[in-house]
Amino acid sequence: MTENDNITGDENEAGPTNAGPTHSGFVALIGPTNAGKSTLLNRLVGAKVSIVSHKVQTTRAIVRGIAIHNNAQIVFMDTPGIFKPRRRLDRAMVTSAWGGAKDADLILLLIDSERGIRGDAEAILEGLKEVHQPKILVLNKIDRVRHEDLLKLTATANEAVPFERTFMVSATTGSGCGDLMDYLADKLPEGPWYYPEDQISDLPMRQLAAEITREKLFLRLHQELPYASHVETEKWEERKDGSVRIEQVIYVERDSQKKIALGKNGDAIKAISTASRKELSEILEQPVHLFLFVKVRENWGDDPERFREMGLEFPKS
Ligand SMILES: Nc1nc2c(ncn2[C@@H]2O[C@H](COP(=O)(O)OP(=O)(O)OP(=O)(O)O)[C@@H](O)[C@H]2O)c(=O)[nH]1
Repeated sequence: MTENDNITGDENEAGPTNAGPTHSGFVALIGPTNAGKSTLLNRLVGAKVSIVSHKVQTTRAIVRGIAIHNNAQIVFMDTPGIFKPRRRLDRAMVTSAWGGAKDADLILLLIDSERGIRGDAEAILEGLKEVHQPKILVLNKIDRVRHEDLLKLTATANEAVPFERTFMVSATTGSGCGDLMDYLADKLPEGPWYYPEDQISDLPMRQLAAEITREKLFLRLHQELPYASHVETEKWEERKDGSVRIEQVIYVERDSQKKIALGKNGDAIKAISTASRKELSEILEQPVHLFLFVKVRENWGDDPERFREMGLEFPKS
């Protein structure tokens, strides 16, 4: 696999399963941050295409994950969580999420059932009134709540916006996900598939590699640092011995953050690098030599070039 290849997987190696017409289409996953959109996407695609962490705002740009179910190719768009934006990057993420919704054939609103409908979830329901595609409500994390609470949530959400259907799922256990896939496969319009059968994401490998390191950074470091950082893959060199040398830069905003990213005696960066290298070797199925560099770039959050790298539009103000 090379740096510009898209991710393929065994999950999608089968073609259409019967002689009937094929279906295909785009399904946007929207919801508040931390609702479990990336976890659900990975579950439905059957492989890791979007990074997950318990911290909010992990997903920054739209990640497409492609699943084949029955005779349908379902292209999921995992959008950044929708929340009240403060920084320029926040605004770009929220704009990108709504843009993704407007480009889709179907919209899945994912709600964290444990958290319920308040704050950002209420604002999204309000925003959905302006969106005209068919909408489906997905109550996630049902492994954490009582059935009667789910019925109350269903009623509240449907009072605000008429949903075509409501599904109750756990992205973690997979409960309810099969029914959701059956429904989507049937509901998407008839038409040819958009992507080759074995493709499971449209994210180039060098970008996924940066995302994997960013996930390890999120998991390892606390407080504000993950939000003030950004990872880019700078070099990708296939070596004759079958291994690959990858160089990545972690951009932070201040010197003090660089110290945190490096950790005492370089402990933090070593742990991040080891975890990322391990996962990349598994995905690429080849040995990986990973080199991480931490650079201070004060205003990366206002630099149009960084936004382009992330696949986000640069908001003018
Ligand atoms: N118990 C439980 N936890 C879940 C479930 N789905 C997701 N989670 C957890 O919820 C947290 C957030 O999951 P993500 O998939 O990163 O959420 P997200 O909506 O993509 O978040 P953003 O990137 O902030 O928009 C993680 O700690 C997940 O492990 C579920 O069905 N049950």
